[in-house]
Amino acid sequence: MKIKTALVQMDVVFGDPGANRRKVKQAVEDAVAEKADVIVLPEMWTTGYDFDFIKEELEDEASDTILFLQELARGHRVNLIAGSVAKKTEDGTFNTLLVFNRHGGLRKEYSKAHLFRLMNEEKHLTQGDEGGMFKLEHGYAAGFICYDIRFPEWMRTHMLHPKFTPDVFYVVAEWPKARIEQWRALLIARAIENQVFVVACNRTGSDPNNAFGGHSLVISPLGEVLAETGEEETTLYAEFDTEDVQEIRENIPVFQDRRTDLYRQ
Ligand SMILES: O=C(O)CCC(=O)C(=O)O
Repeated sequence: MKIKTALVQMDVVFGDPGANRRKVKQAVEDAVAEKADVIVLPEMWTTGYDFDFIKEELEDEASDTILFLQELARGHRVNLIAGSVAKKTEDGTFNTLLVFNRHGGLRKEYSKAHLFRLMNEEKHLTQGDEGGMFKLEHGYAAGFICYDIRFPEWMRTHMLHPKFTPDVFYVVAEWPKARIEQWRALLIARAIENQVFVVACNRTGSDPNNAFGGHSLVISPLGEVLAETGEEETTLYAEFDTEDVQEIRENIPVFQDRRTDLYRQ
């Protein structure tokens, strides 16, 4: 199925969910005017990594954001890979990716499995224990958050599901500018080795501790960069056909040729 994706590469206002929601509303309206089928937001876009805000003021912020996103998705009849938000639960505060279909249905919540020690994430947040697989109208896909892309075994695990095979990996991130070449290389490798489209939305701008690198990307299962931004605050558009994965997987059948007898599980 052909889909048009819109990746909202925004500069997140630190600790100000209201200001960030206003930005997202405008970006979604603009992307809908461009006839996007799937709109992708970056990681932690409501608060950024403002751990003081997250500890002291977060409260039910995630529920307000969920209602806001449901209305946007339903009102504009558009699918949202709605980035991730800090979400407080009785088991801890998680960095949670939210996915909505065109009817406003919350189709997936995936909490970041690999917390990033270099930014003290594990001191403030709780790691998720479940996978990122979900289904939208274009078929199966999986969602990942930033540091997750350094763990090929985690992404490969999603390809080995006994019943469902994703055709697209969506990645949402606050990836620093200092390591942006690693971001590109890791994403291209994950696309080639798993024979999937990779749609990766990073934030731009800076917070008190880091400058972020933008360079949101859409990559084909052959590792071709179909679209890429620079560092500016913008929305990146790309169209592709999820059915293209079939021929690529038939040509080079890596999943048939795996030597599970040689690998450590
Ligand atoms: O792995 C990296 O270099 C960046 C990861 C990161 O910034 C994050 O997970 O928030």
